[in-house]
Amino acid sequence: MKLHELAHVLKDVNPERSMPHPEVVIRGISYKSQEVEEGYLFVAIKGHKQNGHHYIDEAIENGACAVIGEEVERGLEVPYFQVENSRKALSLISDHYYHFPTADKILIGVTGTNGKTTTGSLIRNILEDNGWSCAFFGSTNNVINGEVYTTGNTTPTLLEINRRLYGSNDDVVVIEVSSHALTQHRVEGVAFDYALFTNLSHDHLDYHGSMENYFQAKKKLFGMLKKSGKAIINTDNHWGALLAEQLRGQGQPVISIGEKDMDDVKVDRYTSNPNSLLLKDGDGTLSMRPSLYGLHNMYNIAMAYATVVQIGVKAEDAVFSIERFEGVEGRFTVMELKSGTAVAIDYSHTPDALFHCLNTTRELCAGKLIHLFGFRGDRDGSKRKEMISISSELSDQYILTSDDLNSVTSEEMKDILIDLQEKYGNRNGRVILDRTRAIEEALASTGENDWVLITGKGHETYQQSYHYPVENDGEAVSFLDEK
Ligand SMILES: CC(=O)N[C@H]1[C@@H](OP(=O)(O)OP(=O)(O)OC[C@H]2O[C@@H](n3ccc(=O)[nH]c3=O)[C@H](O)[C@@H]2O)O[C@H](CO)[C@@H](O)[C@@H]1O[C@H](C)C(=O)N[C@@H](C)C(=O)N[C@H](CCC(=O)O)C(=O)O
Ligand SMILES: Nc1ncnc2c1ncn2[C@@H]1O[C@H](COP(=O)(O)OP(=O)(O)OP(=O)(O)O)[C@@H](O)[C@H]1O
Repeated sequence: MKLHELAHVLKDVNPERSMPHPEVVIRGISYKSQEVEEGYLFVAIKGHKQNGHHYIDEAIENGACAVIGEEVERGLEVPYFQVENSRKALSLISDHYYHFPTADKILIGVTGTNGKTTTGSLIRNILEDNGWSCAFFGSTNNVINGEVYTTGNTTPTLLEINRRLYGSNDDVVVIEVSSHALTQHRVEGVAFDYALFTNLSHDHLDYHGSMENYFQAKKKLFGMLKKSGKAIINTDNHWGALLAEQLRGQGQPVISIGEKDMDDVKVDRYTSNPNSLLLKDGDGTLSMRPSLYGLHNMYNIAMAYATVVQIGVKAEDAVFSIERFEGVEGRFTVMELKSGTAVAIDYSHTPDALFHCLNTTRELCAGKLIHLFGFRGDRDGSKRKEMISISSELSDQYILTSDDLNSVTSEEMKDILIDLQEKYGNRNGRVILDRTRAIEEALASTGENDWVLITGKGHETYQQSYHYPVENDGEAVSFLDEK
C-alpha cells in the first residue's frame, strides 16, 4: 500500500503535512510502538490503560513512515493523519492493506455471555467433517488453514485477523465476537453471513456498567450482517427474545432456537442418562447421542446445527459429526480417578454458566458433589455473591480458592474469600487459598460415585504458582491422583 492511497482510504483525513513521498510503500501496520519496523504505519490508540499518542516518537524512531491518531500532533517528521476514531481506522486500513481477506469467505460471528467457544468449535468441526475448511478465532486458539495458533484476546483486532487470513484457503471463518471487541471496533467493517446470539447473563458489568449497555454492545454484531445475512438466536434467553423481536421489527430474518414449538430449531427433549437429544427442525425430528453433557450444551448444539444446515450440510451428516465431537478443552472435561472419584474441569466463571455446570454434574453424580472455585482479581466482583449462593445450593460441599489474582495480592484475595464465605456462604463451605491444596483436599474426601467439580480456569495455565508444581487444573488432578 502506498502512502498516498492512505489518504483516500481515510474519510476524515486531515494530514498534518503535505505528502512528501506519495510513492513511499507502507511495509506493515502496528498499534504497538515497540513492534514498529522500518516503513511501518503506526496507529496511535488512546486506550484503557495507556495513550498510544505518547509513543509516537518511539514509533518514528523505530522507522514509522506515517502515523494515524486522534489527537492534534504538530511538527512530526512523518505525515500524520488525524482521524475521529483510531480503532476504527486500524480496522479499515488493515482491510485495505491485506486486500480484504474476509471478502470471499463465509463469515460467522458468535456472541453471547457463554457458549461462544463451544458453539464455534462445534460449527468448525461439523464443517471440517463435511468438506468445508473453516478458520476459527476464539478463546482457546486461532486456526487458519488447519494450523493452530495461540491467542491473546478472545477476539483479536481485525489487523491480527486479516494478517492471519491473508493467504488463507479457508471457505468459512468463525469468529467469537466478545462485547469488549464490539465496543472497541475490533472487527469494524467485517460483513457477517451469520450472527449467533447464545445468551446474555450477568458478566462484565465492571466494563459495561449495566446489562442494558452489555446488551447494546452485543447487539452491534447484528448490525454487521450482510444484506443476505441471517441472525440465529436463542430466544429462550430473555435478552435473546428481545433481540429477535427488535431485529424482526427491522425486517431482519431470524432463526430461533429454543424449547418452544414455534422455534425454527427446537430442543425437543434431552435426557442426561443416557445422554440423548431430540431436535425438531421444521417437520423433521433428529435423534442423537451427543458427546457433550448438559442442557446448556444442547442449546449450543442446536445453534451450531441451525448454522451448518444453512451453509449446506445435510441434517444427518451434521448429527453424525455432533455425536463424534470431542468437546472443547477445559469445557466439562471429565477425569476418572483411581479412587473412583470423577473430576469435571470446567471454564465457567459466571453465575449462569455455574448454574448449568453444577446442574449437569448433579445429574451425573450418584454420590457426594464437591465444588471448587474462586474469583479472578480485578474482574466483575458483583457476580461473586450469586455464584456462592448457587454453589451452596447445588453442591454438597464447596471450597473457595485462588483463581487468577491479576493485580490483587494473595493475602487480599484470602481476605476477600473469607469475607464472602462469612457473608454469603454456608456451613458446607471452606476457604483454602492454595488451589492445588484445595484440589488435594477435595480428592482426599471423595471416593466411588462422588464427583469433584473444578471451575473457573478450564484449560488455562495458572497465572501464579501453587504448592504443587503443576500448570493447570488437569495437571493438578493427574499429579494428585498419582501421588
Ligand atoms: C481492557 C481492554 O479490553 N483492553 C484491550 C485494548 O487495549 P487498550 O487499547 O486499552 O491498550 P492500552 O494498554 O491502554 O494501550 C493503549 C495503546 O497504547 C499502545 N502502546 C502502549 C505502550 C507502549 O509502549 N507502546 C504503545 O504503542 C498500545 O499498543 C495500545 O494500542 O485493545 C487491545 C487490542 O485490541 C486488547 O488486546 C486489550 O485487551 C486486554 C488485553 C484485555 O484483557 N481485554 C479483555 C477485557 C477482553 O477484551 N476480553 C474479551 C473476552 C471477554 C470474555 O468474553 O470473557 C476478549 O475479546 O478477549
Ligand atoms: N449455552 C450455555 N449457557 C450457559 N452456560 C454455558 C453455555 N455453554 C457453555 N456454558 C458454560 O460456560 C462455560 C464457558 O463455555 P464456552 O467457553 O463455550 O463459552 P464462551 O462464551 O466462549 O466463554 P468465554 O467467552 O468466557 O470463553 C462452559 O465451561 C460452561 O460451563
